[in-house]
Amino acid sequence: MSITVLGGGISGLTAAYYLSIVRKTTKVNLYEASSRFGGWIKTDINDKEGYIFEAGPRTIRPKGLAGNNTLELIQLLELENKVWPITAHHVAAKNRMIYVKNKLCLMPSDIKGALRINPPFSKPLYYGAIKDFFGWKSKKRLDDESIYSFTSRRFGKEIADYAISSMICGICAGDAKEISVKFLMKNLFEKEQKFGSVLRGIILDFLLNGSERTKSPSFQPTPLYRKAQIERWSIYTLQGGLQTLPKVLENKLEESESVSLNLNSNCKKITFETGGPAKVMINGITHKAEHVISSLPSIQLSQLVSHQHPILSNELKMIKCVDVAVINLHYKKDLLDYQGFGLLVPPMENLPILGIIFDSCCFGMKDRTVLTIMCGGKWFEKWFGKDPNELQLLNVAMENVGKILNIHEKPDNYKVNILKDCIPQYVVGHHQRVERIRKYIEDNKLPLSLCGASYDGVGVNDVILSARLAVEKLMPV
Ligand SMILES: Cc1cc2nc3c(=O)[nH]c(=O)nc-3n(C[C@H](O)[C@H](O)[C@H](O)COP(=O)(O)OP(=O)(O)OC[C@H]3O[C@@H](n4cnc5c(N)ncnc54)[C@H](O)[C@@H]3O)c2cc1C
Ligand SMILES: C=CC1=C(C)c2cc3[nH]c(cc4nc(cc5[nH]c(cc1n2)c(C)c5CCC(=O)O)C(CCC(=O)O)=C4C)c(C)c3C=C
Repeated sequence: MSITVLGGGISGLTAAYYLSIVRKTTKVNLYEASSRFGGWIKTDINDKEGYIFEAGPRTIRPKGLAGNNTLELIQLLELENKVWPITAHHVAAKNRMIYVKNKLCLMPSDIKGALRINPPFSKPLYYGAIKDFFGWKSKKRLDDESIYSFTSRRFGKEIADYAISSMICGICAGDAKEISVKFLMKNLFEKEQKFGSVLRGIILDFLLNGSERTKSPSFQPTPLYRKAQIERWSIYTLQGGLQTLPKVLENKLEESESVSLNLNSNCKKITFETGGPAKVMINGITHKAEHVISSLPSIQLSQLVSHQHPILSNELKMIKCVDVAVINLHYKKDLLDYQGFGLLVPPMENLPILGIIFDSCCFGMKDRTVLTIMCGGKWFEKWFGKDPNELQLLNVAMENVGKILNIHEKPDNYKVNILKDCIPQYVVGHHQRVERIRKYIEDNKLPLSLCGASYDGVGVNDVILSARLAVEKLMPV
């Protein structure tokens, strides 16, 4: 059997890796359009000065089924010794801030914090829980709604405006008023729809069914997951930056005889023939494959199938992405007055940045300051037009670092990356759309599987799990 994997980001690489271990006789061809593997995972290492700049993701959450799966992959790749955890008592796990009305406000991180008034909130957060517990659900049963509408309805407007809107900026650089509640709170939404309140739902569900974990027999915590639980890891990265993960996968795949890795290989078209192999056009040459696993952003895949499957193509095209500018700054001195993971700016503040990450604080660099400023997302064009230059973005970053963190010095090194269409927006109706896409593929018996950030979650954990599930469905273990 020969399988083509399209895309060499983390999900494409993991799909090829799982294929290579599930059935060694399967010939796997992976095609990546750019000149490097890793996709949005990209680390710039400054060996001389001993620091790194991350252009994309920097941390992974060691939680749940998907978190367990990534830790299992890390074990398979023998990368346990490279894991760099941030534990729950680390200042970067406890201190997460939002910037509201020209002030930095610490978000509550424990029960005690939820019991007192924390600016910018006018009431303690537990008021939100009371509102939900005694509140009634909307009379009409909803299929979906925005995460802003849901949290504002259940927990109050302040929670939606400050906590949830910022969180959505820090996960998909999007507008909480457009993003589906199912993106982050599918479970809570379903509990509310079933029991009339989130809290009542959690309590009743627990009394009736026990904890979530015991309900899922497929959840087998790996030794590294247990270690993460015992040591209370909040998040983790890898030594050498997150790019260590795709790099090690690339090395493993290069050693495998059944896998062929191809860079600078842009797929332009896929043609499916009834009962026959798929024809995949790469750099003008047609290659045959019995099955295609696409890890491409859906908008890219949509172009490849448009000539033959316009309905599928239109659905894929509707999953839009936004652009993010990432500006890394390095200073040779410790200039931070605040300790923590960083800060997020709620959209209602109407500032040109989405947030700042305090990398030097997260990763224990005491004698220097490394910051990452992220801008744009849903509001990219509003602030920067269609084609901003790097200097314009650098200036915006430095101005806001001055205003918010009172750092007015010039950095001794910086990097600006403009990430075009880098993060999909799971707007209201996304989950139904993905169901329709999968049904179309099944009904038309297309030898095509989907994985990657466009469908079932945008985090590194989610896309790695999506690759595993795509492979397991194709080759049951
Ligand atoms: C700024 C930013 C910060 C983030 N922070 C975090 C974080 O802290 N934690 C976390 O868990 N997640 C984070 N994420 C999300 C995470 O990085 C991504 O969702 C994940 O890397 C996506 O991986 P992927 O393989 O699905 O897609 P991609 O990385 O997009 O890979 C797809 C690959 O396909 C290639 N390709 C495209 N078209 C073609 C074609 N026609 N032919 C061949 N190849 C093609 C592309 O070049 C690319 O290499 C962040 C994302 C961004 C943008
Ligand atoms: C504090 C500042 C943060 C900024 C600015 C930020 C920007 C940003 N993040 C993403 C995408 C993801 N981030 C994820 C996790 C994550 N992000 C932050 C903070 C900032 N992000 C934290 C503290 C965390 C850890 C989350 C936790 O619960 O502990 C993830 C993964 C989410 C998951 O489900 O695991 C993604 C995806 C983008 C696109 C972005 C750009 C503005």
